[in-house]
Amino acid sequence: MLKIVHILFLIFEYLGLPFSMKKISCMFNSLSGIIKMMSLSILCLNILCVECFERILKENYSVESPLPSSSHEFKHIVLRILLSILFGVLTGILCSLVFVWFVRCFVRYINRTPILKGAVVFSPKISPKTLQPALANETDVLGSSPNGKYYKIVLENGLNIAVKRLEPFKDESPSMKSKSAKRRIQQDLEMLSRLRHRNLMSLRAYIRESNRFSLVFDYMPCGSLEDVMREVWGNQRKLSWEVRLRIAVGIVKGLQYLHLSCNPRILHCNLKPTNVMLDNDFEPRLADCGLAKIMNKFGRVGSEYSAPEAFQNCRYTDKSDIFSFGVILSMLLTSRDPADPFFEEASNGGSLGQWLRQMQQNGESRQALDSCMLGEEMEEDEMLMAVRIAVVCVSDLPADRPSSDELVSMLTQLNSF
Ligand SMILES: Nc1ncnc2c1ncn2[C@@H]1O[C@H](COP(=O)(O)OP(=O)(O)OP(=O)(O)O)[C@@H](O)[C@H]1O
Repeated sequence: MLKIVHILFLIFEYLGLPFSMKKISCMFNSLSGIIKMMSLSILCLNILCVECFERILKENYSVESPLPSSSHEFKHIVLRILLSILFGVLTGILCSLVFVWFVRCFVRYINRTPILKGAVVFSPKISPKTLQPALANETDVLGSSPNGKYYKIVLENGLNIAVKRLEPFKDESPSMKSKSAKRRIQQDLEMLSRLRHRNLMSLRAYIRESNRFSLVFDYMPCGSLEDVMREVWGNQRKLSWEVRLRIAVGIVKGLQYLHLSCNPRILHCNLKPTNVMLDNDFEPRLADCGLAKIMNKFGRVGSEYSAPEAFQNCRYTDKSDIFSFGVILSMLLTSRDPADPFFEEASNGGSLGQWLRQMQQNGESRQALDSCMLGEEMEEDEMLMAVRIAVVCVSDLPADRPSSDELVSMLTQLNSF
């Protein structure tokens, strides 16, 4: 049987099918050796068992009730046959179980994701040959964090890409360095590359080097929400309520897709303005979706946008993403930086969310809004309603926060309240 399979694989190789013949033949040789050894030992065990049982029964039989020799011989043969059938059946079951186990291992071995070296490209616009050498020109740093750096790179065909070079695994536990961990990361990245939504950044390619991964995304000339808000804080840019609401609705639609349409569902785990890219029409696209979890960095560093349960107890749910969204919505409404030391010093709370809640409870929501957006009565009503939504999103208890689905309908129907 094994020889037949061996010949089949030789034919596969001759036909150019994607099997590594060396690996397979090596595996089959060891597999056949193991099966042969096992069959031999089971056969010996079988014979030994039959002999032992026979001897024990013979001894008891001869002591207690001696019988005439012809009937004794007949019973002896019957006993032998019965014992042989019994042990034959047992051996058959045992061998089938072992065989099934080997087949399962074999199927798993064949199906496992190969550890890939070099670039894995999901976009027809990027050629693997030009991508790897382009990575050497990493001079234009877009952003930097303890997790890695973002670079802007121009490919030979003139295409601009943003490459996130994740930090090497050197400080990680041995489990992160292992082949299975890298294989798991590869599988997760391939799953991320399949995400398609207008409010998500698509992963265009990834490159696995010996001790790190680099991820390739489209370059967004407008940068992130953080970049735009810095201009607002520096009075270099004005952002209307209409644009801010579009950004908020887009973020929530991205979350709704991740939380409810993906299978398995994906939690962003690191939602903040630096991870919200904006296109020319200020349509937001979420970046680094689920990356913190994939890279095992989740919950390690808390930011102003992290839900209390996430950085205190490392308990992350979809409602933790909603909390982060609540802080972003608060920022959009008030044009205040959540990292402003003012909030820590304020007697009524230690965060933008708590400050906004306090203002709302005191009936001072209007004073909390960015004065640049005030003027139109209808818009003001929408903003005051949005303050309520932001406050409920930053509730301390996850159960009190709305789901992304509920938020989409709340925000899209703001003007009908
Ligand atoms: N695709 C992109 N196009 C243009 N600029 C980008 C792109 N991706 C990231 N950036 C820039 O990089 C910045 C974010 O850098 P980075 O992700 O390293 O910081 P971070 O979000 O604080 O880190 P981390 O996500 O690891 O916590 C953004 O604010 C933006 O300016």
